[in-house]
Amino acid sequence: MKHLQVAVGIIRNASKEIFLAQRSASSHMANMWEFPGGKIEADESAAEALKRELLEETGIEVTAAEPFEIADHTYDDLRVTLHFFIVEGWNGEPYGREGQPMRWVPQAQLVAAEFPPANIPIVSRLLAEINR
Ligand SMILES: Nc1nc2c([nH]c(=O)n2[C@H]2C[C@H](O)[C@@H](COP(=O)(O)OP(=O)(O)OP(=O)(O)O)O2)c(=O)[nH]1
Ligand SMILES: [Mg+2]
Repeated sequence: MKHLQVAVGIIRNASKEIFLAQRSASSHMANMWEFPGGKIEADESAAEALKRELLEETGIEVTAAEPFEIADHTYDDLRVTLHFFIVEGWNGEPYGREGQPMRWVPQAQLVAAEFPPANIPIVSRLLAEINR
């Protein structure tokens, strides 16, 4: 089975809002909301891929990112290992640079069902941490 390594950025501002983007209608996990990110290339570390993908997809230059969790998930015919980072430092203002819809959501108001199934434990952890 195909196995992807993916770098994912949980972009969080000083008001504890998180930047979400909507996946395109033609992609895997179509129309679901996601944390921006993408495939780690063979010559890259997860942190390097994160910086490249967030620049490509949201226009920001990441200046501070902390590893948050590594999550493995198998979809019908695709295995993904997602390397999640909390991103709290950047230059610029994130936007949907590839034309994708985006929105800022208070961390406490994230809804797990809006995300691909692999994200459910991550969203649960973000909700638990903000409500503690
Ligand atoms: N970016 C992102 N991908 C996720 C999340 N959750 C999740 O299961 N995935 C899966 C969907 C895809 O099968 C896989 C790879 O992500 P991607 O489609 O963003 O990869 P990419 O940006 O490199 O895509 P592309 O260049 O082929 O358009 O990770 C998430 O929160 N963010
Ligand atoms: Mg992507």
